[in-house]
Amino acid sequence: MRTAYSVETVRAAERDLMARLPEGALMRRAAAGLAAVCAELLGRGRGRVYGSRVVLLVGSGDNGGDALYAGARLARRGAGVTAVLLAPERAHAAGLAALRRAGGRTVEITGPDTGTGPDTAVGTGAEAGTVAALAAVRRADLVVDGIVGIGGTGGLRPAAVPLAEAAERSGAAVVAVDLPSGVDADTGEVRGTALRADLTVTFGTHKPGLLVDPAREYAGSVRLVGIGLDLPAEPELEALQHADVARLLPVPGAESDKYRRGVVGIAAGSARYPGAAVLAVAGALRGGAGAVRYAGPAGRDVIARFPETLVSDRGPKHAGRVQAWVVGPGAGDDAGPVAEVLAADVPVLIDADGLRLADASAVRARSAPTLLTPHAGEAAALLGVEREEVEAGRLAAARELAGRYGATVLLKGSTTLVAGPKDGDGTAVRVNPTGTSWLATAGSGDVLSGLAGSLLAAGLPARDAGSAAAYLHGLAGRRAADGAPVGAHDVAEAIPGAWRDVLRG
Ligand SMILES: NC(=O)C1=CN([C@@H]2O[C@H](COP(=O)(O)OP(=O)(O)OC[C@H]3O[C@@H](n4cnc5c(N)ncnc54)[C@H](OP(=O)(O)O)[C@@H]3O)[C@@H](O)[C@H]2O)[C@@H](O)CC1
Ligand SMILES: [K+]
Repeated sequence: MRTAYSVETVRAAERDLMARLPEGALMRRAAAGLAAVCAELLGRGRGRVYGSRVVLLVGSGDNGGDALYAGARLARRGAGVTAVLLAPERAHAAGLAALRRAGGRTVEITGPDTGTGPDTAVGTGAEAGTVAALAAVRRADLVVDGIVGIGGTGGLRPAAVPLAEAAERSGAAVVAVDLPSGVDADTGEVRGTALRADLTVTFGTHKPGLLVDPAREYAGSVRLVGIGLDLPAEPELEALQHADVARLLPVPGAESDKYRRGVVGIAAGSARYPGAAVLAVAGALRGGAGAVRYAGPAGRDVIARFPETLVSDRGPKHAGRVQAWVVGPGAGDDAGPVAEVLAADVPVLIDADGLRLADASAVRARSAPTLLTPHAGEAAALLGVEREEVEAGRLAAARELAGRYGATVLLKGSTTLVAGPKDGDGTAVRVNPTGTSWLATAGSGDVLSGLAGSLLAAGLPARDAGSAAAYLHGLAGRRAADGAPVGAHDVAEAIPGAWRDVLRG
């Protein structure tokens, strides 16, 4: 399991640890880890650290301190290190001294935009500093972003923007210290310009922003350097890995029959959209339930494709016993099945049209679990905001919806998130690590809803069912696509292979 903790929790753990360690020990640990990763990158790119050109972008806090100490280590190994000081008067003093002792040089940038205060003179000196800094970045083999870390708010300040842009355009490897500067550590939001890193070296724990888009995209690959923080049991965010999903997946025993494995009901599709029914059933058949019942107007299409389905053209209420319902994919405007399903005392997954048709108070009143699976546009409609707002603040949107509906919410998209209600089966939001943009194809969500519904019928709690389904669905999408476009039915067919991968580790 990969976990992420909020800045507040990290700060508390840091205080506890600092009280037990000698002054500066924590930063030295962080800087040693950072320097080791930088040396590894330089070794890979240039063959050695000696003679390489390293530029440190240094802000006013400890994030800059980490960069300075790491720079000192690289300088001692023969790298030419230049520290660009964005807030010269406030740069970490001991780190700066260490860098200078190791032979590193500094370039100062001063001015009202740099965080050095409104009284600082702007003039040719500031311009000369910026020009020299930009030239150093363009020639660099490695740029280390120590502008700001968990103490940051908002995007990059104006003086840092050209440097971040130059770093991105240069051929240098860009390593962010703790977080790419300009992203929000707790939410993954990017409200302004942020630095784009090839790699982020983060300390003690992942921060939520490193796992959630849009910030995640700025971080590049992420390396975690342990510094001995003692963190609480329940993280803010968790990303399941193969072994975690393997523990969740239902595997039939000798005593299993179809009812013990679970029967999932699919109330989906319409005369206009029969394909949604077929795809939801396709997902459900690969999701571990013992049987799939289909209730709706597309039974003939379903049976033609999947003869093993139990089909009924009467409403869900008369369809027979199920352990979970999936309602909504391709449902059109018929609110009847949604209301019938919500009245059933079994777990219910609501997707697509069903989200619009479901009565929020009926969802809140349910005692059995409900799993809502909107994409950003559907979530925006439910929240009464613009789609862009949901995409910019996915974590907040998922939590808000879960709170409003008293339901578990699986928010699909560039980073799929699963957030439970307050009284749900765990408070950490699950973030899916297996997503791929090849999955952004029509019908892919229908397959996911069937798959997750099947896991609900097999007895998984809503948060587990949603996150295990997203995980398998992402893996299946990757397997099916293998670098080329795929249709939703290909994804459904790749689910058993993904399942085997997970169980075999
Ligand atoms: N926690 C741990 O366990 C460990 C933490 N360690 C390290 O310490 C880092 C946290 O250090 P920190 O607390 O000094 O804050 P940091 O991020 O350097 O910001 C400093 C100042 O920047 C400013 N500022 C704000 N927004 C800004 C922006 N957008 N652009 C530019 N400037 C901005 C703002 O000051 P202002 O200018 O607003 O007065 C703020 O106070 C952490 O990320 C990790 O690297 C490791 O060494 C060891 C273990
Ligand atoms: K940073």
